[in-house]
Amino acid sequence: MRFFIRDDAAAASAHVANYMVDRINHFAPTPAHPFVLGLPTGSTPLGVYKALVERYKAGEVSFENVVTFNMDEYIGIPRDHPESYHSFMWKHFFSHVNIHPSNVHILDGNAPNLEAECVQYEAKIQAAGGIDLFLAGMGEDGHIAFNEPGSSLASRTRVKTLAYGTILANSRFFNDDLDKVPKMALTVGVQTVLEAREVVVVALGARKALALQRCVEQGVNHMWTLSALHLHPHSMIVCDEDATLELQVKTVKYFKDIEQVARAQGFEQILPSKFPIRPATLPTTIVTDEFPAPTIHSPQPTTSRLLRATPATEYPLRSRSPSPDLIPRHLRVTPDTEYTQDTEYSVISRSPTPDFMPDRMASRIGEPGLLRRSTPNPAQGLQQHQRSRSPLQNLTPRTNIMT
Ligand SMILES: N[C@@H]1[C@@H](O)[C@H](O)[C@@H](COP(=O)(O)O)O[C@@H]1O
Repeated sequence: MRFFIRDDAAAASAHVANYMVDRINHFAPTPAHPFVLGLPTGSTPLGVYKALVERYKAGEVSFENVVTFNMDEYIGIPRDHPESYHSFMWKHFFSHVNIHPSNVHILDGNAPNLEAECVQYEAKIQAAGGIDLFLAGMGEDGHIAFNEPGSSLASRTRVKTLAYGTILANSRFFNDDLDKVPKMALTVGVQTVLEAREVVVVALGARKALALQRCVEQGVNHMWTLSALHLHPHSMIVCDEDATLELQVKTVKYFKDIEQVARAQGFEQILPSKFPIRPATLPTTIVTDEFPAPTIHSPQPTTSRLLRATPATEYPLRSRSPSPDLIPRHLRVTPDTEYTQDTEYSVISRSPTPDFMPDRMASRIGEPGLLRRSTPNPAQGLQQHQRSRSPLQNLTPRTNIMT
């Protein structure tokens, strides 16, 4: 993770805007090969949007061939509500640059089928070629997008209930009236963000200091979901001095030193010319196996290999009626019988969702007699036990479903 500390919010925002302009220009997007940008809302990115608009007006960057996907949107407030993320984005950014409205994607928090909306959003991201650069802010509780503490690090775009702290923090946009703050939102998942080719986070002000400390100095932790960025090969955090208040002096010094050394070597951050860009010839859908072999400059995101999450709507179901052949005769039940804690689960080895299986230690233990040390030599007891097992028992693989 690269980490840049700037004196104040304006300098941090300018740093990020410069970086984004470099990345877009280096990519040289065309209509057939657009640059795909993931975008956040909140007060934090306002300075970045302002700087990007200025750079656009100065003729230094164009959004003509940029496609955008916003991170999240509230559920249940009209799209034209002044605090909807649709309104926010058009007010602060889109209306001031030359982006094509058809290239703008924001989740619809009023969609008739919210789950379908989420699944389609992921499909649209893939169809666009995946996100080249995801810009993000951070909640006071360390959330990224609306992935509140405890969110699965393998999560994808889905419906999310907001944490009380987030409702409280966002009430400042709703006249400090908690009742007016939406309690639910649609959000990209942690895994959706991790699959971007690059993630750039801005953290400003003392109220982000604790979350920043947890995310920078501590390990990957589902209670501070932005910390999942440690799993990303190209993530960057840019903060101001105030946001470093909870960091160790040693940490601040370490990252400042690294930046100085890098600058002395002739570069400040990874040079755009060295940075991997998505080849124009790639298929429109992302199939990671078809990407070129990973290199030091374009590693495969580890997470896309480690975490293969399914869309929120595709929960594999536990079979209610495993093949009777797998179940010893004395344990067989009728096909419609729901299994209870007393059922011998160890013989049902085909469940795709062991997480939801009730478990008792007793169910992991074989014959009760095995536990009784009838002999001072347990190994010998085990051999005796195995010899005494019926042929059916020997054929039936025993599965420790909760391990
Ligand atoms: N969903 C958004 C986040 O994407 C954003 O990072 C966070 C921080 O907001 P702010 O920048 O105003 O502190 O607010 C909301 O919760």
